[in-house]
Amino acid sequence: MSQSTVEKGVSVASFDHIQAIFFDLDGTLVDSAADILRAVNFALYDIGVDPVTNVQVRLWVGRGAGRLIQCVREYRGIAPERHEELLASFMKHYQADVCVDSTVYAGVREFLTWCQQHKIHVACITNKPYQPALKLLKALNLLEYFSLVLGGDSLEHRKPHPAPLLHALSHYGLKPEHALMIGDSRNDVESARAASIRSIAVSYGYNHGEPIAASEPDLLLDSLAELL
Ligand SMILES: O=C(O)COP(=O)(O)O
Ligand SMILES: [Mg+2]
Repeated sequence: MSQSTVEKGVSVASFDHIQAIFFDLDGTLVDSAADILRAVNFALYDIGVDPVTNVQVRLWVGRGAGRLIQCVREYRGIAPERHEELLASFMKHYQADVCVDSTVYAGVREFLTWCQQHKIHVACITNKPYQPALKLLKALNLLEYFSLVLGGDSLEHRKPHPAPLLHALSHYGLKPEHALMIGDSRNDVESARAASIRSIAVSYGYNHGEPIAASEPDLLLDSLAELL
């Protein structure tokens, strides 16, 4: 870790104790909005409703597929009774083409390699459902870096609840001070805080259109390459 990282608020001493890093997926590792958008719009097309835009989808991603579809429904005035049908249709379309336009953000692969070289456990803790999360990581050749993947439907609770992070801590047999959460949205920062884990936020992600600094992560970065 560089000196500038220390000055921005995370001491080298504390990084020395980091044995596991928990990564968010959408908006942190992968820019996945275009593929999510296509699946949403196919699902809308199937029921004869007008499409939504990339800008809108980027506001709605990050709280799991159910919340995404709820936002789409509310925006397009689709009755709550059609929720399950629309969600299932979105999931079908998304699973079919999870990685056509999705790309890995700059610095991500390099930082994951650095973690591997330094024998740091790496987990992916996303609110995206587990199956498409796994498929996306695989398609982008990222899956090999992760010893644990938790999706939004893997446990009873998802971020911002601390449960997935606490589950990962116990998976590795670690205390909160030995781990770090890296994400793009307030859900990531809040779940880390609730689990007493320090957080790093990236500025380039989605975060519902709000500046992530307002969530007060321990450190804010423009690229994971800054950690190298
Ligand atoms: O809401 C989603 O599907 C994605 O969520 P993530 O940012 O936790 O990966
Ligand atoms: Mg995210």
